[in-house]
Amino acid sequence: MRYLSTRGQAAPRDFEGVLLAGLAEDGGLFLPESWPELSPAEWRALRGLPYHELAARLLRPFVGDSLTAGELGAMTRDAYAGFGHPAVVPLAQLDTRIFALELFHGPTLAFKDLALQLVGRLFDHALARRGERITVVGATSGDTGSAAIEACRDRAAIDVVILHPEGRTSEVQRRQMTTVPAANIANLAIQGDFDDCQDLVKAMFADAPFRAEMNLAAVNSINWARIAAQIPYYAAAALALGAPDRPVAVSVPTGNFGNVLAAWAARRMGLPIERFIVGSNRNDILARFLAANDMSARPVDPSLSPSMDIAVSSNFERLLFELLGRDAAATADIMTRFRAEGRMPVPDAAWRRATALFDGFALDDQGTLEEIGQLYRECGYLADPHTAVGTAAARARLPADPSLPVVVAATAHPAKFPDAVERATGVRPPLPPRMADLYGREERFSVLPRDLAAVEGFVRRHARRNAG
Ligand SMILES: Cc1ncc(COP(=O)(O)O)c(C=O)c1O
Ligand SMILES: N[C@@H](CCOP(=O)(O)O)C(=O)O
Repeated sequence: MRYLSTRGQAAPRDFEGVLLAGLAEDGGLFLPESWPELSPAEWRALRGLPYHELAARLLRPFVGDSLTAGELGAMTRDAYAGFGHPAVVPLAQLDTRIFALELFHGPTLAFKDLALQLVGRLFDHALARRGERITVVGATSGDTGSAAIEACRDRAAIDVVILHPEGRTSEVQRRQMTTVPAANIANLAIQGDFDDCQDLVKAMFADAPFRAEMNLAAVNSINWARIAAQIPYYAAAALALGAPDRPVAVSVPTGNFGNVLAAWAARRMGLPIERFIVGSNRNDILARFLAANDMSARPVDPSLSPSMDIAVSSNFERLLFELLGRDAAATADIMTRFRAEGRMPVPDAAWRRATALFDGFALDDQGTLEEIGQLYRECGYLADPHTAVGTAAARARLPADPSLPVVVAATAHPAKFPDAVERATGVRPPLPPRMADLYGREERFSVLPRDLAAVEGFVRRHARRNAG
């Protein structure tokens, strides 16, 4: 399997090349040259497999020759062995048609663990084989950071610097990142918002000498391996609900568009997902796009679902490339204009193709609190604010076909956002016992302005200290 950049100017490469490159050199994102497809019989044969086996089977075509089937199978087994639920990604039924796909049973209590526990192991394998070391730079609005840190801590060949927006994550999220006593991990609180952090990360990748000097790698969903490893849980849910003989819809609380893109990739592989509901908080660029082809960036507004406080969704570029019939020149042109003008000129035909499958819904903080409260009162279910955006979106945009179940991505554990959950329900969800002392642990992080030279200097010093 080879991978191409959405902007057409970077050299194609194999899975391992894409894993280590992260962002393509032309600023684009990698996608497989062609989509592997399973027949209905092949999907049926996957029903009932343990999650780690399902993941290995579905990832096999993406990985190609970079790993043997045995290596991949051992890696997925190991990656999910420590999850806190035997099903790894259990489904909870919330009403006759709406199901929560719980993606928060991993070590850091958010869906990022499903991909990053595997990506950490993929890094180890590739680096040992090549005898290389990498510097991971990542931007987080709260959850990617701790999942990446947990996946890469204490590795001799990996240094990690995670940028989070100062004061804009929940306290639990911040402490999960800043209290890890591993020499290869560093945290930066950037005086800005998540988009500033993401821009700084992309700017480091665009600085070719720095990128080469540091051998930069990515843990954000700009890295194709992240998206690939998020596909199997949609398959697990759909198969459990009767796919491929019964289609489903998904509702995904969305920020950087990586998670819903993984669901769309599952559809490209032949899984019958008929509708994609994109939930946003008041940072509603995607809802505005889907309602009226208005993809215009606005300043980020802090909300009760901080992980989705994102103005520009990186992975939309991957969908755009597909909507444009894989026209890389057109994709590059539109992305350049978006960067310069703050408004993405998506051709009407491409927008119509998007709306044929995707629906958007935005919910403000008051609506989020009401949804958390209602879920608790009516189903006894404690949802975190991001999941609540997803369930509210599922209800508001419930597909007309009454036989279609809706799978809501339950993306974080409620204990990561105890203040909002307590406000809505009166119940303060406790952290798991292994994290019970989180508030007593010492924090380590530096604060920097959103200044590329300052951030690159910090990354260089961190990497040199660990290498030497
Ligand atoms: C808890 C939670 N929900 C939803 C999202 C949005 O997911 P995505 O960025 O893949 O759209 C994030 C951040 O990625 C998150 O951490
Ligand atoms: N919500 C994310 C933001 C980064 O998204 P990613 O999927 O591109 O890593 C977070 O929690 O950090």
